[in-house]
Amino acid sequence: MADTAPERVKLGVSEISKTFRVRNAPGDPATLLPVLRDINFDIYENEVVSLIGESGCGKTTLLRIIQGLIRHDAGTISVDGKEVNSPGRDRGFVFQQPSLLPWRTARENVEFGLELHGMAAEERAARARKLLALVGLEHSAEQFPHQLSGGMQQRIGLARALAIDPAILLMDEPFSALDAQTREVLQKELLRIQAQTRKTILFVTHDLDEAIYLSHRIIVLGAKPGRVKEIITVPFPSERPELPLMRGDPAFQAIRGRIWELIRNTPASN
Ligand SMILES: Nc1ncnc2c1ncn2[C@@H]1O[C@H](COP(=O)(O)OP(=O)(O)OP(=O)(O)O)[C@@H](O)[C@H]1O
Repeated sequence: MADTAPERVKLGVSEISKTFRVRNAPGDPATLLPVLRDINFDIYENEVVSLIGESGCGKTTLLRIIQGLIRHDAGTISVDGKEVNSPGRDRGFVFQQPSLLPWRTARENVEFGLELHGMAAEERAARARKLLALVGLEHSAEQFPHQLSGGMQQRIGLARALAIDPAILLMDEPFSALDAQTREVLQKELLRIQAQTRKTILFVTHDLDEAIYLSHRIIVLGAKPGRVKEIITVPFPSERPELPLMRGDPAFQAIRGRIWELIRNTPASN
């Protein structure tokens, strides 16, 4: 991660609002569910930013809007200064479940997006091998998903997202389904991979420690409807020790306390 303040805006989120129409039962009148209101923030080149907030505050909805899968009611999303309204290869996505194609090897899964974009077979195989090496799976390229652990599958999901060389990586709780040990290993790996690739990352998590450990800044969302409560700058250098060591740092505990306080005190405002 960059130690100096990054400057170029990669992702712009401006005045985003979203209301869903919901029905409790078939035939019931639709009611309006305001989910996001006036969301504003910028993410800079080479920055890792976490989005945190209580369950149901609209984190996934916001990520899907940025991805172009859900249409927002108001506001704009821009990548590298250009407004975007539909999915594009400038945004890569890593999900909670990697959803790999079971009949394809690790390498073929990584190649999938490149195939869709018409890259020649030899070139995409070379790119996939390079990315599998980056995520520490160079020796598993020809194995199938069922032969790999959950952590290894998630590494493939990350390599697949990086394959299209997106401007922004959107990660939706990518480590939450993993056991605690694997999760800590992958968090450290993500820091290493981000330092190598210098990717800009927006990372959704429920885990306060994970958010602090991985991020330059943390956006805390309030709920009902989701809105930005505070954006917290994380004051640690890029080279970070292991998370268990950082937990003892008073600065770490102070940020943790502040986020917790913000999440706990979320009165409904609509
Ligand atoms: N397609 C939809 N139609 C109607 N309501 C929806 C839809 N998608 C999400 N919602 C509602 O919007 C709100 C926000 O959901 P969202 O999944 O974005 O929250 P979240 O913060 O990601 O939650 P979690 O942390 O539990 O994953 C919830 O009340 C949810 O029920």
